[in-house]
Amino acid sequence: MATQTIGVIGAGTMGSGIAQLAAQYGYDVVLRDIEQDLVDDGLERIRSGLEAAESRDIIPSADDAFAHVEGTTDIEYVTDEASLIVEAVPEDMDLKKTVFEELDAQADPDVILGTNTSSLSVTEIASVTEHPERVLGMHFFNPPVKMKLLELITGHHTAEETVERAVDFAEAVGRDPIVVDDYPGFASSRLGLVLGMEAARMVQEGVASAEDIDTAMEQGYNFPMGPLKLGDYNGWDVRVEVGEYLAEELGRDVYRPPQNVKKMVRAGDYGKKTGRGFYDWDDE
Ligand SMILES: NC(=O)c1ccc[n+]([C@@H]2O[C@H](COP(=O)([O-])OP(=O)(O)OC[C@H]3O[C@@H](n4cnc5c(N)ncnc54)[C@H](O)[C@@H]3O)[C@@H](O)[C@H]2O)c1
Repeated sequence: MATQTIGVIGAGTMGSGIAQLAAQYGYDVVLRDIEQDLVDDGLERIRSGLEAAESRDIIPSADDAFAHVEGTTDIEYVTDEASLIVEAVPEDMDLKKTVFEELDAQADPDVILGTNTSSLSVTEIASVTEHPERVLGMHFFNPPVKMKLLELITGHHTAEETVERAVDFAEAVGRDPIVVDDYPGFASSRLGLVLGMEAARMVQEGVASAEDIDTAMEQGYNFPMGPLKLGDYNGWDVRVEVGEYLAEELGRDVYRPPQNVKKMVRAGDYGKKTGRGFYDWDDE
């Protein structure tokens, strides 16, 4: 079955970004959140994202692309319309299981169900469904329209055909897919978190400033962005949660957040989104 309509569950940062990406590449999109004002906020983000894309000549017409996006609070409308559904609700296992139970009960068995989880077990999310063979991880990066990587994660029961259809979709929306086994941290966070936590530990030990550690990795190792700046971008609140989770799951202390990071997060300094992390973002 060719994928024509993409369903997106959750109209937040990632959900609206994934919806915008699909719309930019000509798909019909149905976006669902739990309340109408959240749906409207998501639609507004998509509209302004599409307008920015038009102004940079990435798409010919924001209005035309936006005409393909619908918002709803009705999950059944999504399962009726879409042949591929990407879930992007908050990173909470119980919530994701509830959503997948609902999606699985209502969608035809040939509808693909992807989760945008950045760390949770895809196998466990799929365990609540009758058709785990059509469930996989579809880990987009933020912002989905700019970040090329799409990490596709195969759960214990994910079928080959599910992966093939997800790869086709990834390529159709201009992403670079990689296929990864369902294992804590997948292929991205498992390495990325080590660097981020170790760099923070180096600041704590007084080895060098955050700026100089980032410069070392940018200039010496050719990283486009140093690990501390990247952590500020992604939010240390989320990094701490993922780090603790990986430390438990993989049994390695290298993922544990050091005290300076914990203190920063306890003080509400998560990085760019709160205006301060290892860097001061107030003027940005
Ligand atoms: N933000 C990032 O940088 C990033 C990057 C990669 C992956 N992720 C993952 O993407 C997922 C979403 O993250 P986010 O940053 O977009 O979160 P967010 O908080 O911005 O958005 C989540 C949205 O889901 C909605 N929601 C909650 N329950 C719902 C339900 N039952 N049905 C429909 N909508 C529901 C919320 O109202 C909210 O609007 C998480 O699993 C996160 O780990 C996030």
